[in-house]
Amino acid sequence: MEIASPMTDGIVSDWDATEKLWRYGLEDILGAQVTEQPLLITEQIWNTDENRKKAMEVAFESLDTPAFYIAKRPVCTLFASGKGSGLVVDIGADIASVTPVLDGLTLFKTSKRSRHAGTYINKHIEALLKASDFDLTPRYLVAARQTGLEPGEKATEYKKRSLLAPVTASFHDFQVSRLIEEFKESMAQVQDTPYTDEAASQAGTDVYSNRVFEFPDGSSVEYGSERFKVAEPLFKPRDFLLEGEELLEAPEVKEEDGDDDDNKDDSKENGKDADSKDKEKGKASKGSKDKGQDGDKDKDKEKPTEKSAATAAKELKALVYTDRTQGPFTTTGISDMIIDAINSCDVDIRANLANNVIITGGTSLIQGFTDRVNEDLVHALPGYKIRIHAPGNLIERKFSAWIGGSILASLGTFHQLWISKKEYEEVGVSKLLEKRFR
Ligand SMILES: Nc1ncnc2c1ncn2[C@@H]1O[C@H](COP(=O)(O)OP(=O)(O)OP(=O)(O)O)[C@@H](O)[C@H]1O
Repeated sequence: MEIASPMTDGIVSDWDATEKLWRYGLEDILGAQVTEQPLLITEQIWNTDENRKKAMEVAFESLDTPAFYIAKRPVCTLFASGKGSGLVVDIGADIASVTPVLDGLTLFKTSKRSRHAGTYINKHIEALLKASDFDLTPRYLVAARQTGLEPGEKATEYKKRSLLAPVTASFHDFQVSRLIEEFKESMAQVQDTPYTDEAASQAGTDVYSNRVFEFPDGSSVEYGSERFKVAEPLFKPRDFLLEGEELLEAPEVKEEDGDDDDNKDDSKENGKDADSKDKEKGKASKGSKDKGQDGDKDKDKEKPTEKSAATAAKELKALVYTDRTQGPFTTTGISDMIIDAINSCDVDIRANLANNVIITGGTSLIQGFTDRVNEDLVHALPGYKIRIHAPGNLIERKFSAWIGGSILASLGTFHQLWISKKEYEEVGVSKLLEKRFR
Protein backbone atom coordinates (compact mmCIF):
# COMPACT_ATOMS: atom_id res chain seq x y z
CA MET A 1 0.00 0.00 0.00
CA GLU A 2 1.34 3.40 -0.99
CA ILE A 3 0.33 6.52 0.91
CA ALA A 4 0.48 9.86 -0.89
CA SER A 5 -1.39 13.13 -0.88
CA PRO A 6 -3.28 14.10 -4.04
CA MET A 7 -2.60 17.75 -3.18
CA THR A 8 0.57 19.77 -3.64
CA ASP A 9 0.78 23.24 -2.14
CA GLY A 10 -2.89 23.14 -1.26
CA ILE A 11 -4.10 22.45 -4.79
CA VAL A 12 -4.91 19.18 -6.53
CA SER A 13 -2.00 17.52 -8.30
CA ASP A 14 -3.40 14.01 -8.71
CA TRP A 15 -6.84 14.04 -10.29
CA ASP A 16 -7.32 10.26 -10.46
CA ALA A 17 -6.92 9.99 -6.71
CA THR A 18 -9.01 13.13 -6.13
CA GLU A 19 -11.89 11.78 -8.16
CA LYS A 20 -11.86 8.59 -6.12
CA LEU A 21 -11.71 10.57 -2.89
CA TRP A 22 -14.66 12.73 -3.91
CA ARG A 23 -16.68 9.65 -4.76
CA TYR A 24 -15.72 7.95 -1.52
CA GLY A 25 -16.55 11.03 0.58
CA LEU A 26 -19.78 11.86 -1.17
CA GLU A 27 -21.22 8.41 -1.83
CA ASP A 28 -19.73 6.12 0.79
CA ILE A 29 -19.39 8.50 3.72
CA LEU A 30 -22.18 11.03 3.20
CA GLY A 31 -24.44 8.63 1.35
CA ALA A 32 -25.29 11.38 -1.16
CA GLN A 33 -26.80 10.71 -4.57
CA VAL A 34 -24.22 12.59 -6.63
CA THR A 35 -26.40 12.64 -9.70
CA GLU A 36 -29.09 14.51 -7.78
CA GLN A 37 -27.11 16.84 -5.52
CA PRO A 38 -25.41 20.07 -6.60
CA LEU A 39 -21.72 20.07 -5.65
CA LEU A 40 -19.78 23.00 -4.18
CA ILE A 41 -16.02 22.69 -3.77
CA THR A 42 -13.59 25.18 -2.24
CA GLU A 43 -10.24 26.21 -3.68
CA GLN A 44 -7.14 28.04 -2.58
CA ILE A 45 -6.78 31.46 -4.15
CA TRP A 46 -3.73 30.31 -6.11
CA ASN A 47 -5.62 27.49 -7.80
CA THR A 48 -5.03 27.27 -11.54
CA ASP A 49 -7.47 27.49 -14.45
CA GLU A 50 -6.30 24.05 -15.51
CA ASN A 51 -7.40 22.67 -12.15
CA ARG A 52 -10.77 24.44 -12.25
CA LYS A 53 -11.36 23.02 -15.69
CA LYS A 54 -10.53 19.54 -14.48
CA ALA A 55 -12.77 19.96 -11.42
CA MET A 56 -15.68 20.90 -13.67
CA GLU A 57 -15.02 17.92 -15.94
CA VAL A 58 -14.93 15.51 -13.02
CA ALA A 59 -18.10 16.99 -11.52
CA PHE A 60 -20.17 17.04 -14.70
CA GLU A 61 -18.76 14.21 -16.76
CA SER A 62 -17.66 11.65 -14.24
CA LEU A 63 -19.87 12.29 -11.20
CA ASP A 64 -22.70 13.64 -13.34
CA THR A 65 -23.76 16.25 -10.79
CA PRO A 66 -26.67 18.47 -11.84
CA ALA A 67 -24.94 21.71 -10.72
CA PHE A 68 -21.50 22.80 -9.58
CA TYR A 69 -19.62 25.78 -8.16
CA ILE A 70 -16.12 26.58 -6.87
CA ALA A 71 -15.81 29.02 -3.96
CA LYS A 72 -12.65 30.54 -2.50
CA ARG A 73 -11.56 29.07 0.82
CA PRO A 74 -10.87 32.35 2.65
CA VAL A 75 -14.28 33.69 1.64
CA CYS A 76 -15.95 30.56 3.01
CA THR A 77 -13.92 30.80 6.21
CA LEU A 78 -15.05 34.38 6.70
CA PHE A 79 -18.58 33.36 5.92
CA ALA A 80 -18.44 30.75 8.68
CA SER A 81 -17.76 33.65 11.09
CA GLY A 82 -20.62 35.65 9.63
CA LYS A 83 -18.35 38.21 7.96
CA GLY A 84 -17.82 39.47 4.44
CA SER A 85 -14.54 41.33 5.04
CA GLY A 86 -11.50 40.47 7.11
CA LEU A 87 -8.04 38.95 7.06
CA VAL A 88 -8.04 35.16 6.86
CA VAL A 89 -5.01 33.44 8.35
CA ASP A 90 -5.03 29.76 7.40
CA ILE A 91 -2.20 27.66 8.76
CA GLY A 92 -2.54 24.01 7.82
CA ALA A 93 -0.17 21.18 7.01
CA ASP A 94 1.85 22.33 4.02
CA ILE A 95 0.90 25.96 3.61
CA ALA A 96 0.37 29.03 5.74
CA SER A 97 -1.59 31.74 3.96
CA VAL A 98 -2.85 35.20 4.79
CA THR A 99 -5.60 36.59 2.58
CA PRO A 100 -7.31 39.96 2.83
CA VAL A 101 -10.96 39.74 1.80
CA LEU A 102 -13.07 42.77 1.06
CA ASP A 103 -16.82 42.40 0.66
CA GLY A 104 -16.39 38.79 -0.39
CA LEU A 105 -13.53 39.50 -2.81
CA THR A 106 -10.11 38.01 -2.14
CA LEU A 107 -7.21 40.41 -2.73
CA PHE A 108 -4.58 38.24 -4.37
CA LYS A 109 -1.77 40.79 -4.70
CA THR A 110 -1.66 41.60 -1.03
CA SER A 111 -2.06 37.99 0.08
CA LYS A 112 0.92 36.06 1.47
CA ARG A 113 1.79 32.42 1.70
CA SER A 114 4.65 30.31 2.93
CA ARG A 115 5.56 26.70 3.60
CA HIS A 116 6.26 27.36 7.26
CA ALA A 117 3.29 25.41 8.53
CA GLY A 118 2.59 22.05 10.20
CA THR A 119 4.78 19.81 8.05
CA TYR A 120 7.69 22.19 8.48
CA ILE A 121 7.33 22.02 12.26
CA ASN A 122 7.27 18.24 11.95
CA LYS A 123 10.79 18.47 10.49
CA HIS A 124 11.96 20.43 13.53
CA ILE A 125 10.38 17.90 15.88
CA GLU A 126 11.95 15.02 13.95
CA ALA A 127 15.35 16.70 14.29
CA LEU A 128 14.83 17.18 18.04
CA LEU A 129 13.77 13.59 18.60
CA LYS A 130 16.60 12.20 16.51
CA ALA A 131 19.10 14.38 18.39
CA SER A 132 17.71 12.94 21.63
CA ASP A 133 18.68 9.55 20.22
CA PHE A 134 15.24 8.00 20.57
CA ASP A 135 14.01 5.60 17.94
CA LEU A 136 10.97 6.89 16.11
CA THR A 137 9.31 3.49 16.23
CA PRO A 138 5.76 3.98 15.03
CA ARG A 139 2.80 2.26 16.66
CA TYR A 140 2.28 -0.31 13.92
CA LEU A 141 5.65 -1.89 14.77
CA VAL A 142 4.90 -2.27 18.48
CA ALA A 143 2.88 -5.23 19.75
CA ALA A 144 3.37 -4.42 23.45
CA ARG A 145 5.20 -1.49 25.02
CA GLN A 146 7.87 -1.95 27.67
CA THR A 147 6.57 -0.83 31.04
CA GLY A 148 8.20 0.63 34.13
CA LEU A 149 10.72 2.87 32.39
CA GLU A 150 11.84 6.17 33.88
CA PRO A 151 11.88 9.32 31.70
CA GLY A 152 15.05 9.24 29.62
CA GLU A 153 15.32 5.47 29.70
CA LYS A 154 15.24 3.73 26.33
CA ALA A 155 12.96 0.80 25.64
CA THR A 156 15.07 -2.12 24.55
CA GLU A 157 12.67 -4.95 25.36
CA TYR A 158 9.33 -3.91 23.93
CA LYS A 159 7.49 -6.55 21.93
CA LYS A 160 7.81 -6.03 18.19
CA ARG A 161 4.87 -6.77 15.96
CA SER A 162 5.52 -9.44 13.39
CA LEU A 163 4.17 -8.20 10.10
CA LEU A 164 2.30 -10.48 7.76
CA ALA A 165 3.71 -8.65 4.74
CA PRO A 166 6.40 -6.03 4.21
CA VAL A 167 5.18 -2.44 4.19
CA THR A 168 6.10 0.27 1.73
CA ALA A 169 8.39 3.17 2.57
CA SER A 170 5.50 5.62 2.14
CA PHE A 171 3.36 3.70 4.65
CA HIS A 172 6.22 3.65 7.16
CA ASP A 173 6.96 7.37 6.66
CA PHE A 174 3.28 8.18 7.15
CA GLN A 175 3.20 6.27 10.43
CA VAL A 176 6.35 8.02 11.62
CA SER A 177 4.81 11.38 10.74
CA ARG A 178 1.73 10.46 12.79
CA LEU A 179 3.98 9.87 15.77
CA ILE A 180 5.67 13.23 15.22
CA GLU A 181 2.25 14.86 14.97
CA GLU A 182 1.22 13.29 18.26
CA PHE A 183 4.28 14.90 19.79
CA LYS A 184 3.41 18.22 18.18
CA GLU A 185 -0.19 18.18 19.35
CA SER A 186 0.60 17.28 22.95
CA MET A 187 3.96 18.98 23.50
CA ALA A 188 4.62 21.93 21.18
CA GLN A 189 3.79 25.34 22.54
CA VAL A 190 4.56 28.98 21.82
CA GLN A 191 5.14 31.77 24.28
CA ASP A 192 3.77 35.31 23.98
CA THR A 193 7.30 36.53 23.37
CA PRO A 194 9.79 35.10 20.85
CA TYR A 195 11.79 32.10 21.95
CA THR A 196 15.57 32.51 22.04
CA ASP A 197 18.11 30.10 23.50
CA GLU A 198 19.36 32.91 25.71
CA ALA A 199 15.91 33.73 27.09
CA ALA A 200 15.30 30.03 27.67
CA SER A 201 18.54 29.58 29.59
CA GLN A 202 17.66 32.52 31.84
CA ALA A 203 14.00 31.67 32.37
CA GLY A 204 12.96 29.03 34.85
CA THR A 205 10.85 25.96 34.27
CA ASP A 206 7.82 27.96 35.41
CA VAL A 207 7.99 29.69 32.01
CA TYR A 208 9.16 26.77 29.88
CA SER A 209 7.47 24.05 31.86
CA ASN A 210 8.48 20.42 31.43
CA ARG A 211 6.27 17.74 29.97
CA VAL A 212 6.83 14.05 29.40
CA PHE A 213 6.24 12.41 26.03
CA GLU A 214 5.77 8.68 25.92
CA PHE A 215 6.81 6.82 22.78
CA PRO A 216 4.83 3.80 21.54
CA ASP A 217 7.62 1.43 22.65
CA GLY A 218 7.39 2.63 26.27
CA SER A 219 10.37 5.01 26.29
CA SER A 220 9.58 8.46 27.57
CA VAL A 221 11.41 11.75 27.50
CA GLU A 222 10.93 14.98 29.40
CA TYR A 223 11.17 18.22 27.45
CA GLY A 224 11.04 21.83 28.67
CA SER A 225 12.23 24.73 26.55
CA GLU A 226 12.65 22.40 23.54
CA ARG A 227 8.87 22.20 23.33
CA PHE A 228 8.83 25.90 22.59
CA LYS A 229 11.88 25.94 20.38
CA VAL A 230 10.38 23.49 17.88
CA ALA A 231 7.30 25.67 17.35
CA GLU A 232 9.10 29.00 17.13
CA PRO A 233 10.04 28.53 13.43
CA LEU A 234 6.39 29.26 12.62
CA PHE A 235 7.16 32.80 13.74
CA LYS A 236 10.89 33.18 13.13
CA PRO A 237 11.86 30.62 10.47
CA ARG A 238 15.05 32.43 9.54
CA ASP A 239 16.39 32.13 13.09
CA PHE A 240 15.87 28.38 13.30
CA LEU A 241 17.19 26.87 10.11
CA LEU A 242 17.43 23.12 10.02
CA GLU A 243 20.59 21.32 9.07
CA GLY A 244 20.90 21.49 5.30
CA GLU A 245 18.36 24.29 5.01
CA GLU A 246 19.47 27.30 3.05
CA LEU A 247 18.26 30.78 3.71
CA LEU A 248 16.69 31.86 0.47
CA GLU A 249 14.98 35.14 -0.02
CA ALA A 250 11.42 35.22 -1.20
CA PRO A 251 11.10 35.50 -4.97
CA GLU A 252 10.19 38.79 -6.46
CA VAL A 253 6.48 38.86 -7.25
CA LYS A 254 5.93 39.73 -10.87
CA GLU A 255 2.76 41.29 -12.20
CA GLU A 256 1.85 38.16 -14.10
CA ASP A 257 2.10 36.00 -10.97
CA GLY A 258 -1.41 37.11 -10.14
CA ASP A 259 -3.65 40.10 -9.94
CA ASP A 260 -6.08 40.98 -7.24
CA ASP A 261 -8.33 38.06 -7.63
CA ASP A 262 -11.57 39.98 -7.78
CA ASN A 263 -13.51 37.00 -8.94
CA LYS A 264 -16.69 38.73 -9.92
CA ASP A 265 -18.85 35.86 -8.80
CA ASP A 266 -17.15 35.90 -5.43
CA SER A 267 -18.81 39.18 -4.75
CA LYS A 268 -22.01 37.29 -4.24
CA GLU A 269 -20.58 34.93 -1.74
CA ASN A 270 -21.05 37.09 1.30
CA GLY A 271 -24.71 37.21 0.51
CA LYS A 272 -24.67 41.01 0.69
CA ASP A 273 -23.63 42.11 -2.73
CA ALA A 274 -25.41 39.60 -4.86
CA ASP A 275 -25.80 41.74 -7.96
CA SER A 276 -22.42 43.36 -8.16
CA LYS A 277 -20.81 41.72 -11.16
CA ASP A 278 -18.68 44.39 -12.74
CA LYS A 279 -15.49 43.74 -10.83
CA GLU A 280 -12.03 44.11 -12.23
CA LYS A 281 -10.79 40.97 -13.90
CA GLY A 282 -8.05 39.04 -12.18
CA LYS A 283 -5.73 36.33 -13.21
CA ALA A 284 -5.02 33.22 -11.20
CA SER A 285 -1.42 32.36 -10.49
CA LYS A 286 0.22 29.84 -12.72
CA GLY A 287 0.92 26.59 -10.95
CA SER A 288 3.57 24.06 -11.55
CA LYS A 289 2.64 20.45 -11.02
CA ASP A 290 5.87 19.62 -9.30
CA LYS A 291 5.23 16.88 -6.78
CA GLY A 292 7.18 18.67 -4.05
CA GLN A 293 8.41 16.59 -1.18
CA ASP A 294 6.41 13.58 -2.23
CA GLY A 295 7.83 13.57 -5.69
CA ASP A 296 11.03 11.68 -5.22
CA LYS A 297 9.73 8.83 -3.13
CA ASP A 298 10.82 5.51 -4.50
CA LYS A 299 7.64 3.63 -5.26
CA ASP A 300 9.34 0.27 -5.59
CA LYS A 301 10.74 0.26 -2.11
CA GLU A 302 9.13 -2.46 -0.10
CA LYS A 303 10.97 -1.91 3.14
CA PRO A 304 11.32 1.25 5.18
CA THR A 305 14.84 2.58 5.19
CA GLU A 306 16.58 5.45 6.94
CA LYS A 307 16.86 8.46 4.69
CA SER A 308 20.34 9.62 3.83
CA ALA A 309 21.28 13.11 5.02
CA ALA A 310 21.44 14.24 1.38
CA THR A 311 17.92 12.97 0.65
CA ALA A 312 16.60 14.59 3.81
CA ALA A 313 18.22 17.91 2.84
CA LYS A 314 16.77 17.66 -0.67
CA GLU A 315 13.31 16.95 0.66
CA LEU A 316 13.55 19.84 3.05
CA LYS A 317 14.53 22.21 0.27
CA ALA A 318 11.64 20.98 -1.83
CA LEU A 319 9.31 21.43 1.12
CA VAL A 320 10.14 25.01 1.80
CA TYR A 321 11.49 26.61 -1.30
CA THR A 322 10.75 24.97 -4.63
CA ASP A 323 7.88 25.80 -6.90
CA ARG A 324 8.43 29.43 -6.16
CA THR A 325 7.34 30.42 -9.63
CA GLN A 326 3.84 29.80 -8.38
CA GLY A 327 3.55 33.08 -6.59
CA PRO A 328 4.55 34.96 -3.51
CA PHE A 329 5.85 32.26 -1.18
CA THR A 330 7.55 34.16 1.59
CA THR A 331 10.23 33.11 4.04
CA THR A 332 8.88 35.25 6.86
CA GLY A 333 6.99 33.94 9.87
CA ILE A 334 3.23 33.98 10.29
CA SER A 335 2.93 37.21 12.31
CA ASP A 336 5.15 39.07 9.85
CA MET A 337 3.04 37.74 6.98
CA ILE A 338 -0.07 39.16 8.65
CA ILE A 339 1.61 42.51 9.32
CA ASP A 340 2.95 42.67 5.74
CA ALA A 341 -0.45 41.78 4.30
CA ILE A 342 -2.20 44.50 6.32
CA ASN A 343 0.44 47.09 5.50
CA SER A 344 0.36 46.31 1.80
CA CYS A 345 -3.40 46.89 1.58
CA ASP A 346 -4.99 50.23 0.91
CA VAL A 347 -4.72 52.42 3.99
CA ASP A 348 -8.51 52.79 4.13
CA ILE A 349 -9.12 49.12 4.81
CA ARG A 350 -6.23 48.34 7.16
CA ALA A 351 -8.12 49.10 10.37
CA ASN A 352 -10.99 46.86 9.27
CA LEU A 353 -8.59 44.00 8.49
CA ALA A 354 -6.72 44.39 11.79
CA ASN A 355 -10.03 44.30 13.60
CA ASN A 356 -11.16 41.15 11.79
CA VAL A 357 -8.28 38.68 11.81
CA ILE A 358 -9.77 35.19 11.42
CA ILE A 359 -7.52 32.30 12.34
CA THR A 360 -8.13 28.85 10.94
CA GLY A 361 -6.24 25.62 10.13
CA GLY A 362 -4.97 22.73 12.26
CA THR A 363 -1.55 24.21 13.00
CA SER A 364 -3.18 27.19 14.71
CA LEU A 365 -4.18 24.71 17.43
CA ILE A 366 -0.60 24.66 18.72
CA GLN A 367 -0.87 25.89 22.28
CA GLY A 368 -0.39 29.63 22.65
CA PHE A 369 -0.55 30.28 18.91
CA THR A 370 -3.35 32.86 18.82
CA ASP A 371 -2.09 34.67 21.92
CA ARG A 372 1.32 35.00 20.33
CA VAL A 373 -0.12 36.31 17.05
CA ASN A 374 -2.17 38.81 19.03
CA GLU A 375 0.88 39.94 20.99
CA ASP A 376 2.98 40.36 17.83
CA LEU A 377 0.26 42.36 16.08
CA VAL A 378 -0.41 44.62 19.04
CA HIS A 379 3.32 45.46 19.17
CA ALA A 380 3.79 45.91 15.43
CA LEU A 381 0.57 47.79 14.69
CA PRO A 382 0.03 50.09 17.67
CA GLY A 383 -2.30 52.38 15.72
CA TYR A 384 -4.90 49.68 15.10
CA LYS A 385 -7.33 47.86 17.31
CA ILE A 386 -6.42 44.21 16.90
CA ARG A 387 -9.17 41.67 17.19
CA ILE A 388 -8.53 38.00 16.59
CA HIS A 389 -11.36 35.60 15.91
CA ALA A 390 -10.43 31.96 16.36
CA PRO A 391 -13.15 29.38 17.00
CA GLY A 392 -12.46 27.52 20.24
CA ASN A 393 -14.12 24.44 18.85
CA LEU A 394 -11.56 22.15 17.22
CA ILE A 395 -13.82 21.09 14.35
CA GLU A 396 -14.76 24.67 13.55
CA ARG A 397 -11.10 25.71 13.58
CA LYS A 398 -10.04 22.96 11.20
CA PHE A 399 -13.04 22.90 8.87
CA SER A 400 -14.19 26.52 8.76
CA ALA A 401 -14.05 26.58 4.94
CA TRP A 402 -16.32 23.54 4.79
CA ILE A 403 -18.73 25.08 7.29
CA GLY A 404 -18.80 28.42 5.45
CA GLY A 405 -19.25 26.63 2.13
CA SER A 406 -22.19 24.64 3.41
CA ILE A 407 -23.90 27.78 4.74
CA LEU A 408 -23.22 29.53 1.46
CA ALA A 409 -24.64 26.73 -0.67
CA SER A 410 -27.84 26.66 1.35
CA LEU A 411 -28.56 30.37 0.84
CA GLY A 412 -31.40 31.28 -1.45
CA THR A 413 -29.30 34.03 -3.08
CA PHE A 414 -26.62 31.50 -3.97
CA HIS A 415 -29.05 29.70 -6.24
CA GLN A 416 -28.22 31.93 -9.19
CA LEU A 417 -24.51 31.12 -8.97
CA TRP A 418 -24.71 27.39 -9.56
CA ILE A 419 -23.42 26.28 -12.95
CA SER A 420 -25.93 23.81 -14.31
CA LYS A 421 -24.99 20.81 -16.40
CA LYS A 422 -26.98 22.34 -19.27
CA GLU A 423 -24.94 25.56 -19.04
CA TYR A 424 -21.73 23.52 -18.94
CA GLU A 425 -22.71 21.66 -22.09
CA GLU A 426 -23.96 24.71 -23.95
CA VAL A 427 -21.37 27.31 -22.92
CA GLY A 428 -18.30 25.07 -22.57
CA VAL A 429 -15.56 24.99 -19.95
CA SER A 430 -13.31 27.72 -21.35
CA LYS A 431 -16.09 30.30 -21.57
CA LEU A 432 -17.38 29.37 -18.13
CA LEU A 433 -13.93 29.84 -16.66
CA GLU A 434 -13.71 33.24 -18.22
CA LYS A 435 -17.23 34.31 -17.38
CA ARG A 436 -17.78 32.80 -13.97
CA PHE A 437 -14.39 32.31 -12.31
CA ARG A 438 -12.47 35.51 -12.92
N1 LIG B 1 -4.06 20.02 18.03
C1 LIG B 1 -3.14 20.31 17.12
N2 LIG B 1 -1.99 20.92 17.50
C2 LIG B 1 -1.04 21.21 16.59
N3 LIG B 1 -1.12 20.90 15.27
C3 LIG B 1 -2.23 20.30 14.86
C4 LIG B 1 -3.30 19.96 15.73
N4 LIG B 1 -4.27 19.35 15.01
C5 LIG B 1 -3.83 19.30 13.73
N5 LIG B 1 -2.60 19.86 13.65
C6 LIG B 1 -1.78 20.00 12.44
O1 LIG B 1 -2.51 20.74 11.47
C7 LIG B 1 -2.13 20.32 10.16
C8 LIG B 1 -3.38 20.01 9.38
O2 LIG B 1 -4.18 21.16 9.36
P1 LIG B 1 -5.33 21.36 8.27
O3 LIG B 1 -6.24 20.19 8.35
O4 LIG B 1 -5.89 22.71 8.48
O5 LIG B 1 -4.44 21.32 6.96
P2 LIG B 1 -4.82 21.02 5.48
O6 LIG B 1 -5.95 21.89 5.08
O7 LIG B 1 -4.95 19.55 5.28
O8 LIG B 1 -3.45 21.44 4.80
P3 LIG B 1 -3.06 22.68 3.89
O9 LIG B 1 -3.82 23.88 4.44
O10 LIG B 1 -1.61 22.82 4.05
O11 LIG B 1 -3.51 22.30 2.52
C9 LIG B 1 -1.23 19.10 10.33
O12 LIG B 1 0.13 19.52 10.18
C10 LIG B 1 -1.51 18.66 11.77
O13 LIG B 1 -0.39 18.02 12.34
